[in-house]
Amino acid sequence: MVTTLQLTRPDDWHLHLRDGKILTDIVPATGRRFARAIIMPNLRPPITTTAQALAYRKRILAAQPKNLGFEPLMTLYLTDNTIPEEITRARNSGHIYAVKLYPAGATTNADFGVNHLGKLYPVLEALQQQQLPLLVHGEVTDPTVDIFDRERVFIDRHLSPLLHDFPALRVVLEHITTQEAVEFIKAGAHNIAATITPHHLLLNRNALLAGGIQPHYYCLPVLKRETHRQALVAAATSGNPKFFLGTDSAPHAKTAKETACGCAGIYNSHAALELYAEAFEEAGALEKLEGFASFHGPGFYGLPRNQDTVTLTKIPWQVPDSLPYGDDTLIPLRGGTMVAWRLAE
Ligand SMILES: NC(=O)N[C@@H](CC(=O)O)C(=O)O
Ligand SMILES: [Zn+2]
Ligand SMILES: [Zn+2]
Repeated sequence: MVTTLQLTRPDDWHLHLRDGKILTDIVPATGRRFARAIIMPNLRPPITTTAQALAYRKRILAAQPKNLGFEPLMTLYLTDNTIPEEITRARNSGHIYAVKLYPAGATTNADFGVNHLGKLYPVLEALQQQQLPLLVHGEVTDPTVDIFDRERVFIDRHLSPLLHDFPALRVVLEHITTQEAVEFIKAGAHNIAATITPHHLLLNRNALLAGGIQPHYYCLPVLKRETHRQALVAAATSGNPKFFLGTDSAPHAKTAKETACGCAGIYNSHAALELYAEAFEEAGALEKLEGFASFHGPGFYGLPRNQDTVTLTKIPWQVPDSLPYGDDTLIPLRGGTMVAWRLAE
């Protein structure tokens, strides 16, 4: 039995850090595990300009303990008003690695997102030309579409036509949750990839809905049925470089989750790599973890692999019931229960 795992240091290709004084509560957990992370721009107000992204980057850097060396890779939030010149500015800044598409209203802080993708074709043209990846929250917002079908319908209605019109656009379908998404990515060209979260590898919708409603398991896209989870595990552990690690760690205060209308988002940065190791071990594929966590993402983004390593040991530890979050608290994934793998400090 494998009890120690040494991996090239991984990166997190989908992360929410929020802003303000809570940054010092949130950034260190990621920095201890990951060298770099793609920082999602869905703040209030959203990060829509290069200037805003560069200022946000400085606030993140200032929130990490000395010598951690964590590097935030910034993104811009697409709106109906984004102009192609902003894409050029972003590319030239040297610190912006992608642009994020939120269909308006699809998820947390997506109200400023895109209403008419058709009107953004000049911007998409610029992205394609400059080979700046488009990161996609792939769910339709059509209220007549069942929430469990919103990813599948988005692929058919929006993503397929988009890739038809922009065949060389680099696209990451973020936090995929369905067998259909897995099939779509596998069938696509080399410029199409997907991130997969630890919670979608470990949990199905029973965690959210069976035996009482469990708001800390509520995220978007919502957890799906077991067959979809199995398809995600198969994709993540397949060695296919189109699938890579993106935690979608998305902290919300306990009070914003435990309420009549709870926010979408699961916080997992405190144990992210350890939880992926559990999922890969359960699938009998620990030897595939390093590719998924440390090689495929840099390969897609055209960045070098990290030089140093991290070590996980099979020593169970108990996740705290809650964590500090500014003046509030945060309920971490697995709070109060055990995680099988431990990060060696
Ligand atoms: N995943 C989520 O449920 N929530 C994310 C937004 C997102 O990634 O869709 C958040 O910012 O809280
Ligand atoms: Zn999303
Ligand atoms: Zn996210």
